[in-house]
Amino acid sequence: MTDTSSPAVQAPPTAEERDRWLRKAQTLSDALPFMRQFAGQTVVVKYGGHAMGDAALAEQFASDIVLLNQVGIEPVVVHGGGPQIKKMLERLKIQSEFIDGLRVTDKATVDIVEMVLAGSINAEIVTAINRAGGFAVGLSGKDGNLIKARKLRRTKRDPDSSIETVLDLGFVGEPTDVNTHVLAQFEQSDVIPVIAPIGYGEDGETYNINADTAAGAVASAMNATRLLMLTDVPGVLDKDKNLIPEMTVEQARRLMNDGTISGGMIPKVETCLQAVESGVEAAVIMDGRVPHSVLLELFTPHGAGTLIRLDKN
Ligand SMILES: Nc1ncnc2c1ncn2[C@@H]1O[C@H](COP(=O)(O)OP(=O)(O)O)[C@@H](O)[C@H]1O
Ligand SMILES: CC(=O)N[C@@H](CCC(=O)OP(=O)(O)O)C(=O)O
Repeated sequence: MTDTSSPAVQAPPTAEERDRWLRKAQTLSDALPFMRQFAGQTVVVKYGGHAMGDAALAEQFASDIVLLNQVGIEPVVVHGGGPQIKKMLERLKIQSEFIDGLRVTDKATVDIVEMVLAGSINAEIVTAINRAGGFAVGLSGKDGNLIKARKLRRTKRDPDSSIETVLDLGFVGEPTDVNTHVLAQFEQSDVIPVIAPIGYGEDGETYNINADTAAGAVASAMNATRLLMLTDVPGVLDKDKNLIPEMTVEQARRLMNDGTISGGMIPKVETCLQAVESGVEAAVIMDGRVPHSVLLELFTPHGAGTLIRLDKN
């Protein structure tokens, strides 16, 4: 049947609107070489608890992850949730202390950590990605034997006596094996894995793994092209608090030795170093609170944050 209704009368675009659309089209076109560079490659994105705070940003993050998948990249999300765990432990009046940036985790704490990470936060991220048009699947490191872990052994040396003491962090785990077979099922598909940093032990223990460490282990095992660490600072800052856009493994070691890199940044940088030393092309520490930071990093020539690679060539 012929459509006899009159066509909707549309006002022609103003010069300003046309300019805006042209700029958008140009941005897309400029991104093409980067999309081609990363197509078919695995990009592991560590989504830190501090980077998750804001609802609008969380929506943008989810839609950026869907976009990566849409242009043929294989995104794998590994998330944290430190601030959210803190809140729940406070509500339950369970004390928690940190040693070297790691939460000392007794049995009661590991149950809460698992509930918060593999339960609520994981489901929130999966829902956000699916609402943005993707197909996310939530996994804990226990699913499909994804992350095997053992008790982390930490020692502390007394600077005066040089005596070394073993620190007991309880159920804090270090990954010993990542089952790539499980993640390989999602490659070349539209399914996006979202992983909570919980490990399983040989004897059925549950381990609390620092999310940076878990993301690094996944990136290395998957031979990822990029490991993106989303945090709440612009990247690694120098002594004058200026952002260091790029550094080699050697430079990073120097900055850790001279104290420029300290606190929570140490395990983050160490994870990046381990990742690039085990074959990940580059790792980036960047501000997850900047809108579309993942797209800026991957699809623009200037990137975002601090890029760490083996050497500058
Ligand atoms: N050189 C440095 N550049 C940037 N941040 C640094 C540096 N040295 C120490 N930091 C600290 O590291 C923190 C990031 O680590 P952390 O709080 O553990 O992040 P997340 O919770 O996202 O894993 C920053 O907020 C900052 O206080
Ligand atoms: C052992 C250890 O410290 N585990 C972390 C796991 C969550 C995490 O790392 O979250 P962020 O990335 O948001 O900091 C914790 O219990 O807080």
